[in-house]
Amino acid sequence: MSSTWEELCFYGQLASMIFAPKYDLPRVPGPPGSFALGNITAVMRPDYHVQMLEWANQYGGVYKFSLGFQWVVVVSDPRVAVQVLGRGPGSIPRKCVGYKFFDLATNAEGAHSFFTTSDEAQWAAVRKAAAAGFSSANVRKAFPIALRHARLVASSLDPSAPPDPNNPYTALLHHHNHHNHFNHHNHHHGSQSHHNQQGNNPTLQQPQSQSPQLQPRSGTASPPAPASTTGGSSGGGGSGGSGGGGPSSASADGRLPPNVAIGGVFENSSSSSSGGGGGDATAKPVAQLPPSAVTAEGRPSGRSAVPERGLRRGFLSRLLYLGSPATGRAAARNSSPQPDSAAADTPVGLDSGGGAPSASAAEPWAPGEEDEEAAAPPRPCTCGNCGRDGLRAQPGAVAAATDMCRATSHPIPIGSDSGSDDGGGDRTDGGGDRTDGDAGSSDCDVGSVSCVGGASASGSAVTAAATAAAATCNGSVASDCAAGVARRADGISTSAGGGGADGGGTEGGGGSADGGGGGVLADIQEHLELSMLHVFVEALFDIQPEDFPGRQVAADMNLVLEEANERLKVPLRKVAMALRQPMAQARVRAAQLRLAKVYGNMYDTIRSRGPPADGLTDLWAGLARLRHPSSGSPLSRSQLVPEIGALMMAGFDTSSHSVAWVLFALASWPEVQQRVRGELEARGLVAGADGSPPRDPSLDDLSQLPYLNAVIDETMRMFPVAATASVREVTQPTRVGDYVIPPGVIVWPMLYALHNSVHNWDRPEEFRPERWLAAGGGGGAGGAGGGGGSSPPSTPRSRDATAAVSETEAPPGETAAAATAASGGGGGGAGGKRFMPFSDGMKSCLGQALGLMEVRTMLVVLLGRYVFQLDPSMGGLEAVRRNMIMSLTLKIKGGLRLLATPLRAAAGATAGADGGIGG
Ligand code: HEM
Repeated sequence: MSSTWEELCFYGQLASMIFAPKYDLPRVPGPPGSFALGNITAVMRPDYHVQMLEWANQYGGVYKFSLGFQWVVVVSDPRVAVQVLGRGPGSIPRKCVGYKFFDLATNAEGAHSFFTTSDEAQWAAVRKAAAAGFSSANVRKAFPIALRHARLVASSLDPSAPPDPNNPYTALLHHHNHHNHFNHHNHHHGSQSHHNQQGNNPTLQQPQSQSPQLQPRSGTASPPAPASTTGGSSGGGGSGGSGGGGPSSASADGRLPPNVAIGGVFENSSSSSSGGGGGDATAKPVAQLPPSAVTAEGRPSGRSAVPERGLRRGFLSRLLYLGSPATGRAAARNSSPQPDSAAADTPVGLDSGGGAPSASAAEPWAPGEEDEEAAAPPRPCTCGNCGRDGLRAQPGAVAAATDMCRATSHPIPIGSDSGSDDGGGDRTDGGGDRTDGDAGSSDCDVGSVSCVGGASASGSAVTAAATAAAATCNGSVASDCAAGVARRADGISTSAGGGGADGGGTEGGGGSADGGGGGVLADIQEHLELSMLHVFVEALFDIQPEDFPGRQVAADMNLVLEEANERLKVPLRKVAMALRQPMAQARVRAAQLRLAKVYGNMYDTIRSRGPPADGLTDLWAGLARLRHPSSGSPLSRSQLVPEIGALMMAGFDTSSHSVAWVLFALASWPEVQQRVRGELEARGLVAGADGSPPRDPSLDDLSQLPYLNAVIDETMRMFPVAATASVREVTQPTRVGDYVIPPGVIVWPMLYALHNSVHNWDRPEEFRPERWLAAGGGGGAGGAGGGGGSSPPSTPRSRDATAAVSETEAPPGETAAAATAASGGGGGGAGGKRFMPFSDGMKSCLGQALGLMEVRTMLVVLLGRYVFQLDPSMGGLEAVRRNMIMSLTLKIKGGLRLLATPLRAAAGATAGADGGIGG
């Protein structure tokens, strides 16, 4: 017996020696760190994702770094990432370790939402309840809403449109105009701005600025003409044109001044750049990021161009990133409430009563919590004016809601239960009725004739002027070309020749043409945040934008997320801020409380509607039906409010910044923009030079735009908004690639590194939408530079516009090089899923079909009406790249200032160019 026992012990020990986990953490490669601090200082940069990418390139697809005593294993090897995010062996539950800071943005008490909880039952219940809200049918229902808001955004950018008090985005623009008008004029009439000087600084130049004619001209508002499709190669230079878009003419005719800065950046924004535009016949079809802005030591180079926070501060301050959270645009907006905000944007008073979040929300999903709201029956609004099904005011807000209702016919202002609405009147879609321009059907039939003048305007510029243009073309092609209004026949498909994307002549346009109309300089990021927020609350919660304090919510969300992001890097930051910067700390707290109040009011609205009708699958209905998984009782306020906050956070920040990045890319690489516009034009989705609007896109159109979708994919690859999502924490010994990792280690599948690592992609630093088109395809849709015309992509990646993307595999246009590239320490090839902007596995994005639809709709509407250029004050592509910040999503610090020039003005500019000396 005793020998048997000894034998058992022996074999037991042997087994434990064999099977005991052997941790491989020491073997995992990674950057050296300093004692105690590890690599904390290296990740203090606001763009720490760039640092992580550099390490990925250097150390491979699985590497480690340390945040003091916390080890982090970063994964950018596709095979390993899929494993970690998936369900099978090697998957790691999404624990809330890194996420808990984002609870700051979803409720005031730090309670976990399903997005951040490690309670799988909570996650499963909410995900299931919400999932139906994102069905194809609901995406279809949301489309007209997205379209209406896209049109509102578009009309808000039109300098010739009269201010529309019902357009929330016009209000956004006008607010800033008031502030900047005077400066604008002063500055505009100055001779040379520092932008020109800035443009001479090679470290700040955009790629296209190497050709002076490609410099945006915010002062004269002469953008590149829309896509040339007739193969002009020389471009119309010239300094002619009488500057129809100039401020004096604008003010003379009572129009909005063009080029008016948004966001208090005027001093940097309104210079005139000299030089007319010859076309850039040699523009590279492949746009390339300049070599890394980071030195070999991992330090950003040339960062002086960007306001650097912390460099001159002490070490501790820098470590804790004690720059005020109010330094960012978000905070600027937050700390200076908009005086002319529409009533809908009334900031939520902290003490306005009603709707206050429950304070006992440390663990909101604890079963057995009393559901106080379930006991309070909703009372109908007494205004007698609603007439809208299911809208009822809460008891405490009936009077206010009634007032509101009388004024606006929408009873419950979400942002304020004080009822301080000043009456916005009925909502209009701002777009006005209009007939769909059937421009595409009346295309001129002479477009196959090349325009020898080189400065031909594209079809997109003049398509809607079909009749006139056709008559002109039919009469005299040559003279039309000289006048800059020659048009092509049929957009993409019939142009002859090879696939140059950069229509040579289209960058021309040296001067503004009479009547050009000019453009508007806008912080487009701000417009997009607000519009996506509106789409979100209207489509998913049936809450009208005028009842919702969108601007305040967007500003508060930005502020809080930025702070959350800093605390994620340094958990001690809250303490440090309280000591060093109590006011900043107070601002964050105030923003949190305001957000909590808004979410609380949304909850009240949902509850006040009573039980949702059978068969209703809207998101709000799903949430209203939600029951606690164990008790089966309806969720209490404190349980549901954080879930609403989490959905809000996930739903608008991502899609708005995805659009912003695409517009940034298109402004940075104009030849790509032209080609997109050519594709749109072929479907009749581009405005005419006479200002006639394009037809509205249908949902089906969205999936029939292969080049635009390739551009979106390429942007999401290069600038994935959820750059650092999907952090996990290992709770048991887990194999990650070739290594067994001990519990307590954070495993971080880093989407930004996955999408940009040299181990995964062929020349990842190049912005190359063609990589998403099937091999052999990718002919220029809009341009005909040099080689002539183009053909449509041979294999359009048409996608169901209501379905989530399925193409998370390697794109077809990628070469085999990337697939065979070494993947570094993680082992395994780099094939498989190298593209997952919506993450992967069971916790991947729930709203991706909705998000993509919103992104595409906004882009189609905007690009069909405007040419976008990067404002020189942005400092060019490289400066923007350095100015990327991670604050849950990847965004541009300080906003994205773009010059939006209506296509009619762009066409006019081309005509002016032709009439000028260089034409
Ligand atoms: C283009 C826009 C979007 C992108 C790039 C995007 C990306 C992502 C990513 C990467 C994740 C995973 C996050 C993680 O694991 O930490 C995620 C999760 C999520 N997204 Fe999106 N998203 C977008 C739009 C939306 C929209 C419009 C909604 C609507 C509410 C939404 C709702 C969600 C939700 C609810 C989750 C959490 C899913 C879960 O935990 O089960 N997203 N998104």
